[in-house]
Amino acid sequence: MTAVAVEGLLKKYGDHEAVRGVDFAVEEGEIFALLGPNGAGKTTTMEILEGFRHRDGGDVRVLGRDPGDKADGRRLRGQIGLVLQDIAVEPYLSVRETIARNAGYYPAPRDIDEVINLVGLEEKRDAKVKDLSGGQKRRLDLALGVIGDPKLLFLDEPTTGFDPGARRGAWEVVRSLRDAGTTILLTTHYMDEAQALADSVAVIAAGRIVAAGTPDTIGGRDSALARIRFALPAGAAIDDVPIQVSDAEDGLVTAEAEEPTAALHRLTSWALDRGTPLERLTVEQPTLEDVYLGLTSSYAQQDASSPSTERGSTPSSAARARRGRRPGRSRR
Ligand SMILES: Nc1ncnc2c1ncn2[C@@H]1O[C@H](COP(=O)(O)OP(=O)(O)OP(=O)(O)O)[C@@H](O)[C@H]1O
Repeated sequence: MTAVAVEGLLKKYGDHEAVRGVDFAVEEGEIFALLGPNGAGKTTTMEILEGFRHRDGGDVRVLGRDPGDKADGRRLRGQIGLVLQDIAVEPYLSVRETIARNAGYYPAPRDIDEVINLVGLEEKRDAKVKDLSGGQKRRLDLALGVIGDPKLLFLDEPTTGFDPGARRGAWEVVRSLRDAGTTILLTTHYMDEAQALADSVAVIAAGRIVAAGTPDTIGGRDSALARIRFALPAGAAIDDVPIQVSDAEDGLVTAEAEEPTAALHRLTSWALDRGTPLERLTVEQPTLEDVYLGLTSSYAQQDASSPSTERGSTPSSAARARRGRRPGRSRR
């Protein structure tokens, strides 16, 4: 089943077309990552799906409902969870009190202590929110996003500011939520995060989807040439190398191979026959980051702020609207 279906989505801020005919689908039970450079239209798209921003065109279905419709939007609010960039929480409440208070907003919340354990805040259960570190506060954000037992969870850059250990911990939490049946739609600027977590990714640039697929296949990544690098053995000339060389600089040779197994076999046999080891030998497929940068490099600087602003709806007023609609939440 499809949890989120977006077709031909359009959004303008004055004359500026921030989202220009975006299509994508998020299947139930998957982790879907929306990737894109600054200003690409990710937040705008997410806010439309969350019901915090109206669209100018296209069709959007979230859990079968239209978030732009008042009645549908109200019903959706109990079924979705949001983890935004910053939350407006009462600093003098404890972690447990904060989560308990938010649990009261939902018809069938999860168990409070189970959620505290899930996000790894057991040690801080009774600590005041004001005394939490940045990473611990983000864990609390996550706890508040899942306390309502949402069917669909929106995660906006979920691990920004986390230390490497905490990021791994957060990934485990996100995976365990997915494994328990929650559909997750996230944005991130970390390609290793998308690679580690996402079942599907879409890359948006200048308001359009420029590629979509799995992290391993997007942008033809799986069929891209493998890059073999090695130091030219002492006494050997480039012309002696038994595979096609594409570059040689400072004694480091680069070759690109369609069939890396066969190419490596020829190369290592040659080196062994000569009795000279291949120093600094590496074989790489392009990473998700390589593919992402290739797809988005021409758009990278198009985020120069739009000259026009949607009447009565600046980013900060949208944040205020969110805060007003869902107690205790705001965005950066
Ligand atoms: N309320 C607004 N009024 C006018 N322009 C806006 C408004 N909100 C966003 N924009 C513009 O729309 C475009 C898309 O912005 P959006 O916030 O959706 O991008 P993003 O992909 O989330 O970027 P980032 O990665 O920097 O968060 C940008 O050019 C931005 O300047």
